[in-house]
Amino acid sequence: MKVLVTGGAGFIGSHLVDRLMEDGHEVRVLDDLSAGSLENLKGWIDHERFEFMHGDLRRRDICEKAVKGVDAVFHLAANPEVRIGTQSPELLYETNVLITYNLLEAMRKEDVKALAFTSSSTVYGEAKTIPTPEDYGPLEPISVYGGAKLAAEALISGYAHTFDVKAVVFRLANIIGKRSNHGVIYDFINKLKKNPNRLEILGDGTQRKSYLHVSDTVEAMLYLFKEFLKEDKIYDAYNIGSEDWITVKEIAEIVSREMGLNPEFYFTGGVDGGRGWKGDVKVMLLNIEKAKAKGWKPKMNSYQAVEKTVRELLGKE
Ligand SMILES: O=c1ccn([C@@H]2O[C@H](COP(=O)(O)OP(=O)(O)O[C@H]3O[C@H](CO)[C@H](O)[C@H](O)[C@H]3O)[C@@H](O)[C@H]2O)c(=O)[nH]1
Repeated sequence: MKVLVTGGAGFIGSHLVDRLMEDGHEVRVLDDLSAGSLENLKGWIDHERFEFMHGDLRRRDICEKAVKGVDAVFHLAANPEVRIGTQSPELLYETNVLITYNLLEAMRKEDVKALAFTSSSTVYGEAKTIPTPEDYGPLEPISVYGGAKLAAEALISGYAHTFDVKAVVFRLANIIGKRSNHGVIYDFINKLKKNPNRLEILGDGTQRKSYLHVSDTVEAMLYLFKEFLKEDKIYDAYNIGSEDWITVKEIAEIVSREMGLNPEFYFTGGVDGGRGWKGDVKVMLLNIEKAKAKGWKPKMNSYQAVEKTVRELLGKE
């Protein structure tokens, strides 16, 4: 299969590229390198089945060039920062909604008929049902980021049904692992490198979410995409996460321990009842029964994934 991976130089994207290349596919990456890096793809740059395109999906001509001749698109390009919603809603709209529209238009023109999209647990907002299944509703995101992901999902569903594109949406929990360059673990490590005696924790530390290692994530995406292609359905959505959760305070304890430190924890208190920032969902756990019924399940739980990620980011493994 010839595959386009948007955002393929980024954290999750580059791990997906690794697997696609190892499985013998032809892979084209489109990435603007705003957050991703060629370093993440260094094993593949000169490979005959690999092609890198440097470009911004906000440009329609670039999207059209990128989708030319591919059988399927994995759309991972996005700005993943929930916390910038208050300062930069337009950026989140452009880098999640507009680029998805551009990509769908390009796929329509070039007659590309299969799409996988990385959406987010944040589309559920403050769900009343925990763990939250895919058919939970009404969906009421509480961040601009979550709203943008939901808007992108909706566009994809509309295009899928109108133009016969087989499209599957993956609603991801908090994905962590090697090459991640944002998020709570990355932040804590950097804060402790600057000041080993004191760790600032945004919010009240009780934010409790499900974390999944990137290796489990990529495996789920590839497996479920393959299963989805075999089915008659034109559009589907899957939650991908682990079956337990962990608090931010517990993450702080793991990071401190792995760094051999015993810092004083300083809780900022945050906003709106202990959130790290406006729009931060305090409690998130996805129901993954649908993916499990297809034959996928995570190898690591949240605690194991956090521990492994800390070690990976510290260069210990
Ligand atoms: O210095 C920090 C950084 C983060 N946090 C807390 O740690 C939790 C996790 O924050 P991250 O920035 O790691 O992740 P988010 O939950 O905001 O979002 C992540 O997971 C989402 C899906 O669940 C989206 O996919 C999104 O792109 C991805 O960044 C939050 O509750 C936040 O308040 C702190 O307490 N201190």
